[in-house]
Amino acid sequence: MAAALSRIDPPSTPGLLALADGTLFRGRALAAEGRTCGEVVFNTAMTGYQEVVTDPSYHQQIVTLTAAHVGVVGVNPDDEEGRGPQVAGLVVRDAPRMFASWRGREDLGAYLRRAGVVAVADIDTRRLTHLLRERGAMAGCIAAGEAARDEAACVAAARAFPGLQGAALAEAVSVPEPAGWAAGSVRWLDGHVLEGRSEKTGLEGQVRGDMSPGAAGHVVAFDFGVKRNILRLLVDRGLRVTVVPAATTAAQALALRPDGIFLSNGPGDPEPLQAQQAAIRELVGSGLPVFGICLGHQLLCLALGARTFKMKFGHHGANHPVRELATGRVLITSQNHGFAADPATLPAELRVTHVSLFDGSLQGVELAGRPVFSFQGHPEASPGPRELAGLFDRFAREVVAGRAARGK
Ligand SMILES: NC(=O)CC[C@H](N)C(=O)O
Repeated sequence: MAAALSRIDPPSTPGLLALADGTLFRGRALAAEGRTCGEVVFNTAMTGYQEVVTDPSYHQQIVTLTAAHVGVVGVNPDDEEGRGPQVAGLVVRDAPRMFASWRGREDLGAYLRRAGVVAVADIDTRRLTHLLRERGAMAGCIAAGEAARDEAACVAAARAFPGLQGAALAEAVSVPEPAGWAAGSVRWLDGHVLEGRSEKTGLEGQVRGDMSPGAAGHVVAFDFGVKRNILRLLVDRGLRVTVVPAATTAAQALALRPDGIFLSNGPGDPEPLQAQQAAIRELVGSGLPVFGICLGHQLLCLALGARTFKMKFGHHGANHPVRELATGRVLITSQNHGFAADPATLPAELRVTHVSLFDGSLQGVELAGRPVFSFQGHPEASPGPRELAGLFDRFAREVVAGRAARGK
């Protein structure tokens, strides 16, 4: 037994995280050997490491998880949010050498190694998180195996990483061609729904999962690095979904005859994505319902004249309280962003709908009198609570209402 385990995870292989400020964290290699750079951020979610490592928004980011044990349930085919791992690297405290779950199919380290992702375990992630909180998200270099022995080269590599400010990354993680997406929420053998159902909204039987597939209307979803659970939740609401590349123009999107436009999450800085902002401006002008999440929210704000800025260390977790201004309700949300729209720059017609109770930053907007709205956090969860899933219901309702108004 011991021999087999040490073959999977040789304890002697060194791992290193070098930060651009010269701080070194030494540990052991958990996955692929080699060296990768990225922006180092921390995520405080206590569950859902597979969803985190497969979220395309983490492209070019090295993620450290504050959860102390990572890998306990292995990885499985249902919890993929992108096409395999998307993080530039993973840093954890304790990676158990065995996993246990009836859903688990593969060991996390083996899964990351197969994808060539460098990961380091046995790191003091509490110290690392404190440091990032004080100094802000920082460029870093993660190394495993021989590469981890040359610490000076790793620090130099970290310093050479240009950072995410000004980085246009959406096209690098987008689909190459338009493609239909038909899968709804995963149902386990006992009929339990893994994700998807929100609070009761009065929509049951109208635009929910019990509606025949696609009957609620057709949504063109811009893939800036879309998380699969977003697409599943759209399908659950009776929407037919066509995922389109990040470079799609408004004319190309409208040629698909959509009843609604979805703007996805994604990596990097929203500001340089000028073509996307132009397309969004035109699509908003078309009168169709538009719903944006995270990067999609930031792009909608930019398209309508607001500015965005880089946050100190961003929001990455699954327990962030947000106030819904219309009702005063506090909702616990999933978050993953390092940029934010500046509320002081919003045009008058873009109204604030949600505000972070951690730091007062902008969390949601809607365009006055129009079926256009967006959210900075992650109503699709994965991982995290589903208290904002009603936004998907709202979008589906707008799509259905828009079709009725157009006599479709
Ligand atoms: N999850 C996302 O869409 C992130 C958006 C953007 N890349 C940010 O970091 O703010």
